[in-house]
Amino acid sequence: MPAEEFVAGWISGALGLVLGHPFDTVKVRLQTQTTYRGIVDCMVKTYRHESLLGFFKGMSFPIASISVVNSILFGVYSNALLALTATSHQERRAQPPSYTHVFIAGCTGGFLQAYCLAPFDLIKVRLQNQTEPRAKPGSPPPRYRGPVHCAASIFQAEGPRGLFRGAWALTLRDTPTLGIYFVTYEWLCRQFTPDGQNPSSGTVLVAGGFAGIISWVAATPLDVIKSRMQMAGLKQRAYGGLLDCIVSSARQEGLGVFFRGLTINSARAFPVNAITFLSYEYLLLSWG
Ligand SMILES: CN(C)C(=N)NCCC[C@H](N)C(=O)O
Repeated sequence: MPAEEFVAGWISGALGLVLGHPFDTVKVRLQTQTTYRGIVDCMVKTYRHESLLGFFKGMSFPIASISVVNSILFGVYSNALLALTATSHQERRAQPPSYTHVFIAGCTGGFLQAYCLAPFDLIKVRLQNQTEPRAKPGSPPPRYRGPVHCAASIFQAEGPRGLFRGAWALTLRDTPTLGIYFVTYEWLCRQFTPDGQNPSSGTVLVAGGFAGIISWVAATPLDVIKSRMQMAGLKQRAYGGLLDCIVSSARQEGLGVFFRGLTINSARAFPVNAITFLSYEYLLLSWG
């Protein structure tokens, strides 16, 4: 099993993550705090009070965990394509795989990455939703003191299965949308590249960016449900299951609820996935 796709996926995931973290910070602050009038207001206030560093708070945990998950996604995708088409990454420009094979390989990568992502994503969401101000003398401490404490608390309270809360919604979110992600990328690359040639850097950037946006637009409804399931029992009400969460969210807040965070998610998706694909392709090309 070729391993370089895993390594390239890991490095490119980390680069995308660093670039996307400021957008993620703004998204989380807008979703959890009421002091901002919108995206620009949140950016200006963050910069004024905390300088540029404010946008990069809490980045170490996602870098250590989510970039590893990206390595699983890209590694499994490429190896699934190898199994389906018997072509290596280098051979795929001369012998392009069918979109059906690309979709199946993307869904396989998405399914497996979702399973590995579930506990890390749960911890990230729980910590991001912790809106208590930093501990002051005399004030009650926040529920979780950091990622390790958060994981240990969930494990103690709910056992190992607790760490997989929301995993079904995450799997349903990622399996088809990662198929869409790789099909969009491949389709756009092929539109702007002469047959048999490697796409230019500009093409990879644009195709990667749009693959990110389109897959996140498709993923947002289940992203909302996933986050609610992950928070269930803490700040939000407990749900009877995935379907109950979908139905009661729609009943109480209307269909618009399924598109919360769409603008900032899309703005984040373009640069993150443009740089992820560019570095992934560049690394594999330079390793020959
Ligand atoms: C729609 N979905 C779930 C995705 N496209 N997932 C792939 C993640 C790529 C990148 N790390 C990101 O966070 O956008």
